[in-house]
Parts: sequence; C-alpha cells; structure tokens
Amino acid sequence: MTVIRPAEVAEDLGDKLLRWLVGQRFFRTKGRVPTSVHTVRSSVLIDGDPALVHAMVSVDGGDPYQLLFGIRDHVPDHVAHAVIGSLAGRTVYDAAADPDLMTALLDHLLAGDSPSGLRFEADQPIERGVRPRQMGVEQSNTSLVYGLGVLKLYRQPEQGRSRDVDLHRALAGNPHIATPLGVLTDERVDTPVVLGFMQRFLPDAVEGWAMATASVRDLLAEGDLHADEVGGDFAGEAGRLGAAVAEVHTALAAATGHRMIGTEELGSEVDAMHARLDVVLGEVPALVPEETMLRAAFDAVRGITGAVPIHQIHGDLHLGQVLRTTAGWILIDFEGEPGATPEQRSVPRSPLRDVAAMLRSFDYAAFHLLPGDDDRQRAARATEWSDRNRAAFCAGYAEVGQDPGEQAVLLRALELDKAVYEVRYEHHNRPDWAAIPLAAIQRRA
Ligand SMILES: Nc1ncnc2c1ncn2[C@@H]1O[C@H](COP(=O)(O)OP(=O)(O)O)[C@@H](O)[C@H]1O
Ligand SMILES: O=P(O)(O)O[C@H]1O[C@H](CO)[C@@H](O[C@H]2O[C@H](CO)[C@@H](O)[C@H](O)[C@H]2O)[C@H](O)[C@H]1O
Repeated sequence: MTVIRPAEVAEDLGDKLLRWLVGQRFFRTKGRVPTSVHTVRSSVLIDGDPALVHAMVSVDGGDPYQLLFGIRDHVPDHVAHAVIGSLAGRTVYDAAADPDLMTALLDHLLAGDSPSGLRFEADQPIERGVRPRQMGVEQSNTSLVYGLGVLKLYRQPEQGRSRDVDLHRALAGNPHIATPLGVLTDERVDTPVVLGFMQRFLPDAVEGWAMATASVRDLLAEGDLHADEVGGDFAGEAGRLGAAVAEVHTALAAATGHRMIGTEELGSEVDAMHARLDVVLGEVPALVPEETMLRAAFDAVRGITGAVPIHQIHGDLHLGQVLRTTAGWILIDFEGEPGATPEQRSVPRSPLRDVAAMLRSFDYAAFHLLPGDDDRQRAARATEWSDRNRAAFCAGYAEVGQDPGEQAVLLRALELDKAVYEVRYEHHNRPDWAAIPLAAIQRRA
C-alpha cells in the first residue's frame, strides 16, 4: 500500500501544490510560473486521521514558505475549499482552514517541550482548547482568532529577529498597540525563526481606511455641504490618530533609543531618495516630467541647519495599519518598510517618515474613488477632505510631539519620496491607482 511520506508531502504534491500556491495571496513570486518545490524542514505535529504536518517549503530555491498540511481520509465540507490535492488516497489541504486541527495546533504548542522543534513562548497566560476562526480579511499572512488572542502566522518568515515582535514587546503596556501575548519560534534551525505572533484580539476594531473612505464617500455624495458639515466628518478622528502616532513615537524613542543627526547623515538620506527615484524613473515614464521638481525638493533637505531626531518608527504606516477601537487608535504591523532588507528596516529613521506616510494615506483615501474621473467639483471636494484631515492629523501630532509644520522641508521631501515609492508600487500592483500618487506629485510641482 502506498503511504504518505510526511517529510515529502510538498514534493509528492508537486504541481498540485504549485497551482494552489500561485492562487494564494501570500505567494510572492508572482509574474513567472514556478516549477519546483523543496521541503527545507518539516515536522509531524499530529499523526493519525486527521494528521497535521508543519513544513517550510521553498519554491524554486527562494525563501521558504510556512505551510500547514492537513491530511484526512475524508474531508468535511467546511474545509473542501482548502483542498490542495490527494496522495495515496488521502486528501491534503491547508490546515489553517480547519478549526479542529488549529485547536490541536495551539494545544500542542502550549504543551511545551515539543519534539516538533516549534516553541511557543507566552507573554501572558493563554487559554487551551479554544476553537479558532480564520480572520478572513485580505492579508499577506494568515491570522487565526483564538478567543481573546489572534495568532498571525507569517507565511514567508524572515531569518533572524522579528521587528514586529521586538517593537511590540518594547512597547508592551502602551495603549496604542495590541498587547503581545506570545511568540511562535522555529527552533529546528541554528538561528531561531519567528513563525507566528499572538496579540490581543480587538473585537471592536474598525480599520482606519474603512472609516476614512466612508467619510470621503459621504462628502462626495453631498452636493452642497462642506467637509466640516457632513455627518461623516473624520477630522476629529484624524486629530486623535495624530496624537496616538506621536505617543507611539515618544514611547519608541524612550524604549529603543534615539539620537540627533546633522547635515552629513541627512545628506545620505537625500542620496537614498535620489537613488530610489532613479529606479522608478527607469520603470515609469509618466514620472519623468516631475524629475526636476522632485530632485529640487530632495536637495532642499541638504540646506537644513538644525539637528533632526531619529529613532525606531513604524516604517509602513497608512490608514490600513491603524484600527479604531472604543478605547482609541491602535497601530498594528510593525514589520517595517516593505521591500527593504531586515538590516534596512532596523535603521533608526526620522519620525516624520511615518507622518509623511500617513499624510499620503489621507490623500489616497480622498482620491481613491476618482481615478479616471475629471469632474472638477468632485476633485475639489476630495482636495478639501484631504487638506482638512491632513491638517487635523498634524495638529493632533503637534499636541504630543514636535509640530510637523516646523520641519516642512524635510516633511515635503519625505512625502514626495513616499509618493515616488507608491507610483512604483501601483504601477506594478494596481495600475488603475497609479494616477493617485502621480497626481499628488504633480499638484506639489
Ligand atoms: N489585534 C487585532 N485585533 C483585531 N483585528 C486585527 C488585529 N490585528 C490585525 N487585525 C486585522 O487584520 C488585518 C491584517 O492584519 P495585519 O497584521 O496587517 O496582517 P498582514 O501583515 O498579514 O497584512 C488588519 O488590517 C485588521 O483588520
Ligand atoms: O502590504 P502593506 O500593508 O505592507 O503595504 C503595501 O500595500 C498598501 C496597500 O494596501 C500600500 O499602501 C498604499 O495604498 C493605501 C491604500 O490602499 C494607502 O493608504 C497608502 O498611503 C499607500 O501607500 C503600501 O504602500 C504597500 O507597501
């Protein structure tokens, strides 16, 4: 009789696994057809029917993905959508979709001393036997809600330390983060890899992006009223968000250290902005007419005479990374700058970089309904919304931290640098939206 070889489930599934992976949001090797899978390491966490296999699987030799294979003789209806293929008459599927196996997974981890080489270090007591549900949001990882906690499994975990975990732990007790509850580590390798992070689940959380865009929609639906007159005005929230971001910055500076930089280091920042622009100009011809203006805005930073503070910041702040709860604004996902190496992400930065990123996000929220729309009145309303909320955010920030308006030259350069990044991001990922950052750059000419 043919048997399943747990250590080679990925190889034995072969093309079926590749086809499944290509359809997953977390699969990053888009644009070319993958051809091979290789199990870097694996452990059988549960043997029998069902079985659970944890595997780190490399595709075409790239950084491994974290996969959880469920294996059953007969799959119940509720996991039918997660089937990857069959082997030796048994069905193999994505176990993250199976609450029974995910209940068993957490219990296995909490039991400790696991021969599987997976270790869960709890920051707070965690209840056992809780049946989870998958978060079910658009996300690049996989999150499971276990009662009061949400466990995020990193689908393509980074080697070495996790910035997300380290900064959350450094901020433990801060009211503007989701409390860290525990960390899942892979100890089958010499340098442990963080595979998962559990944090307090916030059942009443609403994403800032959802709130902001609902407010914009309310304004655009009104012919006669202004931003401060419509029901869904967001400026109060924008101000509170600014204060929350400033509080987190102050706490990060206190917990992880801060220092001042002068002309020389600012000059290196400017060089980096030019280098990023060089890349995007080569890829997106529509940006070429803005080159002179952009370079002048970057070079203006060389003229800043006073010292500028730097410390650890969020690094990827936008309205999709902030949640409004009944207790206030929460910042999530401190993984840092997307696309950057772990070393680049851990470099201390000006907190204005986060401010600039959030200001860009207000512009996105304002204009996301308008690409391809040349109705001047709607564009004027969107501009009104953006200006009002950007100003409110900065005013809220200034109540707690340094007034961003006092560093207008640096803020402008950072905002344009972010918009250049966005032009490239949209060009590759959401071409319909490329007009949003491009128009913002053109407006600031
Ligand atoms: N602690 C939490 N409580 C409630 N919802 C959360 C929590 N953390 C994240 N979320 C929700 O899950 C989404 C994805 O989370 P995120 O950490 O950004 O995952 P990813 O890195 O996979 O994109 C968030 O946008 C938010 O809607
Ligand atoms: O996946 P991440 O959250 O790390 O960030 C990436 O995707 C973001 C889009 O979801 C993208 O953000 C851009 O679009 C947002 C609206 O969807 C907007 O609020 C941001 O200002 C804009 O940068 C982010 O750039 C990208 O890295």
